[in-house]
Amino acid sequence: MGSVESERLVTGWAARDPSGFLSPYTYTLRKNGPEDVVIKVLYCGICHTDLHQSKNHLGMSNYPMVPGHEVVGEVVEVGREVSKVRVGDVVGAGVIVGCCRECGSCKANIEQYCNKRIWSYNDVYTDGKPTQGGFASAMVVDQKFVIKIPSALAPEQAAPLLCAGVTVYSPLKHFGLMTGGLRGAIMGLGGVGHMGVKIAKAMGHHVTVISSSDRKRTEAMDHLGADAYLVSSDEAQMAAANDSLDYIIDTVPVFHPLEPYLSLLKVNGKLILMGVINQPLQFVTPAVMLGRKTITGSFIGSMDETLEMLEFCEKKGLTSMIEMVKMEQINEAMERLERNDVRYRFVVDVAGSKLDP
Ligand SMILES: NC(=O)C1=CN([C@@H]2O[C@H](COP(=O)(O)OP(=O)(O)OC[C@H]3O[C@@H](n4cnc5c(N)ncnc54)[C@H](OP(=O)(O)O)[C@@H]3O)[C@@H](O)[C@H]2O)C=CC1
Ligand SMILES: O=C/C=C/c1ccc(O)c(O)c1
Ligand SMILES: [Zn+2]
Ligand SMILES: [Zn+2]
Repeated sequence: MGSVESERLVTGWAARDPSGFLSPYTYTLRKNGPEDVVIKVLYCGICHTDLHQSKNHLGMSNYPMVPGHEVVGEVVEVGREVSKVRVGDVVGAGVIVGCCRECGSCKANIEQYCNKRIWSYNDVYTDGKPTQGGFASAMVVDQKFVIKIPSALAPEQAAPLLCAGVTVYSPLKHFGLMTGGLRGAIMGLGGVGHMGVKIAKAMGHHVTVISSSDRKRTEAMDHLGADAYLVSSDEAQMAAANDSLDYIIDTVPVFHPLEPYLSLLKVNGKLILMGVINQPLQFVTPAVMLGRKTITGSFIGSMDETLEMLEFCEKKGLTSMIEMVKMEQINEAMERLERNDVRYRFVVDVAGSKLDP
């Protein structure tokens, strides 16, 4: 690595067009300033959002794009005003790498809702340089958006917590759903969903998995600790679960009707939408009125919540269930993610991969 203020040449794996195919791409990191941390990337999880973005599912992708926002790395250099971490620390970075620090959301420490948020990739930094993510040898991140990984958590296990973990922890906390004894459901047992089961179970909830098939039943019940398993297309199973749930965390990444799931909620129940779906979802008003039900959404979590969630996982001994891949296998991993063939998060061994062409 070079010294402060010099431009560092790095190699990442970038999508060049909406095929989403990733290949080596060399670029310079932005110049690091006094509040910046230079991170050598060790591991990076593959979130379904990386697939959405690399394939332009949202119609706002800019190429070349180096995805990856579940980043764990080693600090190799810090600016002179950095106090949060030190060289050699194992740290994490996630979806957001900048915010305005002045708006209501920033002042309330929910900076993920800042309208001037800067995304870790597919965005432009304050210096005008495109942001690039964690499928790369290194990143420069403002210390506000860097978090120290507790020593009890294995770095590769911690990577999925930086998006998937906090994405379920944040709404459970915000909507007052951390108390024991609640009956919740996780819909879509993928990267976010499997952390949902683990975190909700650790909060003492009765957890139902609502899945599109029967294929994950044994794993969900025996390995993840779910209490019940519902196949969404099974009308008898769905009818038997009517009016039984305090909340549903819906992580399905494609269009789906909401009414069958609203029926599962008790009075005052909450349907919390997580999936990024670029198509209108419909429901008829009595489906929410006749039970004062809430349809809401939630976006990742704040840095404060991320730290709290990591400490929660450390305290409860929670880990993610991962499948490690080398960067050379990333296109195959993306294809498998798209066809719902991952248990439950791919993590790229970035430092252990050959990144250069
Ligand atoms: N709101 C936020 O802050 C965040 C949102 N996201 C979004 O949440 C969604 C889920 O992300 P993630 O958990 O990483 O995704 P995964 O692909 O890992 O999991 C999604 C799950 O949804 C179910 N599913 C149902 N239909 C489909 C389908 N046609 N294709 C694929 N999966 C299907 C599957 O579960 P099963 O087999 O049980 O049916 C699958 O495992 C994405 O849209 C992602 O962009 C991700 C992180 C943060
Ligand atoms: O994986 C994290 C990002 C989630 C996300 C949520 C909403 C949205 O519009 C996005 O573009 C990404
Ligand atoms: Zn994500
Ligand atoms: Zn702001």
